[in-house]
Amino acid sequence: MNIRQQALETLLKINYDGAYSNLEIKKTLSENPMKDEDRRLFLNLVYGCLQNQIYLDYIIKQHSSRPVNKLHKEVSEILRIAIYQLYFLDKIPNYAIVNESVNLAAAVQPQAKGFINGVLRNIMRKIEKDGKEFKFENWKNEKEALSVRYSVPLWIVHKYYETYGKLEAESIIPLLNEKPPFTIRCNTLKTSRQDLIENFEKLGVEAVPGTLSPQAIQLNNLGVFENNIEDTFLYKEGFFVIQDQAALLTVERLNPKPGQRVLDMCAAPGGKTTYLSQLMNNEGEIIGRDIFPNRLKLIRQAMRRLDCSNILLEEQDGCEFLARDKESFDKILLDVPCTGLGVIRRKPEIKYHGTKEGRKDLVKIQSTLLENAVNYLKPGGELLYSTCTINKDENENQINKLLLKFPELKVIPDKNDKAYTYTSPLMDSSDAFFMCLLKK
Ligand SMILES: C[S@@+](CC[C@H](N)C(=O)[O-])C[C@H]1O[C@@H](n2cnc3c(N)ncnc32)[C@H](O)[C@@H]1O
Repeated sequence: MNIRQQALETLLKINYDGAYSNLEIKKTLSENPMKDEDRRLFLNLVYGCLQNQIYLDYIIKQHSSRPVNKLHKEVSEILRIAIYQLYFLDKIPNYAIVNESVNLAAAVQPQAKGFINGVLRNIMRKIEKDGKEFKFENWKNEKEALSVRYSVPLWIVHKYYETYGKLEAESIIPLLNEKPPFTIRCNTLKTSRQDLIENFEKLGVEAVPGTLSPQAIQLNNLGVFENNIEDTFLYKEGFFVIQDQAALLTVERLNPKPGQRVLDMCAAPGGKTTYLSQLMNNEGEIIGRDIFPNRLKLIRQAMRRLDCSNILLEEQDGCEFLARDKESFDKILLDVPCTGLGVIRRKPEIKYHGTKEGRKDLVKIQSTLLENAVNYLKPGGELLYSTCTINKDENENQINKLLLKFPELKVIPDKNDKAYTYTSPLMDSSDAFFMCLLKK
């Protein structure tokens, strides 16, 4: 199978079978070893098409007699892959892109060859005439223009405006299609940030301290380690965890101390649980819970690799209250399942998946988890609530409801004196997280 067909198969699984891009891409790459250059093209096509899907469909709509949603799924994906290359890649000549696409159609949807050829030739002519620039000035509504150009559904554009305000939202939205930096957390149970930076430099990888967390490092130019950092001895020895800076901030905000009893209610895959353990220097007790046993296995593996010895794992639905744990924890981390609108850079399909109903259900689960967390907290204890979304219904609106129900709770403001902390790609390229610290 050639690279474009490989990309087509992967996109079909993500867009029509609900597969997660990161897992599906990993699976394809492990089952089909590729040369470096082919792997780069494959990744570029899959991520490029997902990131720009609304824009690509808008272009199809301008040049096709049939609407995109009436096209056969293979046909629309072949068109998206071709148009992505025509608009976003420079090295492949346009005629070669069209020929490759028609050949791909011949292999999977032969009756659509002529249609695909016709649409792509119309688009090529349009590019020759008008260029590839998106003309914002032709749009009356700035939110609609941003939605199409950066392929962010309009309802999500509205959420970014609501949460960050016009100026910041307009700066953040274009960044949602950028590749996030490769960020790691130094595991100080085994090494120091300075030593780790020097070790990476010996491997020829530029390592720069992150500016948001004292344990964060950004790795630039991974070079030969681009796709196999987990094979390095630095990883196998447990010197670091791959983790975004915003995730580190949540744990640092909770600030667990050695000797405390700490609960992590939604712990898998354990990035934050193991950081709790690191900050507690393995002293005290952490209970890490998750509803999915297969995901708990990931924490167990991480604990072994990182030398975290004070974590007890339990399979548990956090929506069910365990009476034996009432008011028994000093600190609780509640990093809930959420819509993930703050990590679109990593999982672009998040923009298109999900329903209103599904989002309402999530809000209910989060509320129940929050109420249980408060009841698990000792008087005087602290609860850190976090999400990787920018939807207020999952964030400050949840906290406001909780404060009405538990008037004994106090919000502890952050270092900027804000009750609610939002990170964003404008802060050292971090993910967009929400966090709020509450004291009982
Ligand atoms: C945002 S992720 C947690 C990420 C984790 N804190 C980390 O940093 O690695 C949310 C987790 O909640 C778990 N989860 C979903 N519903 C749950 C429930 N009712 N009770 C407990 N865990 C749940 C999911 O399996 C998922 O692992």
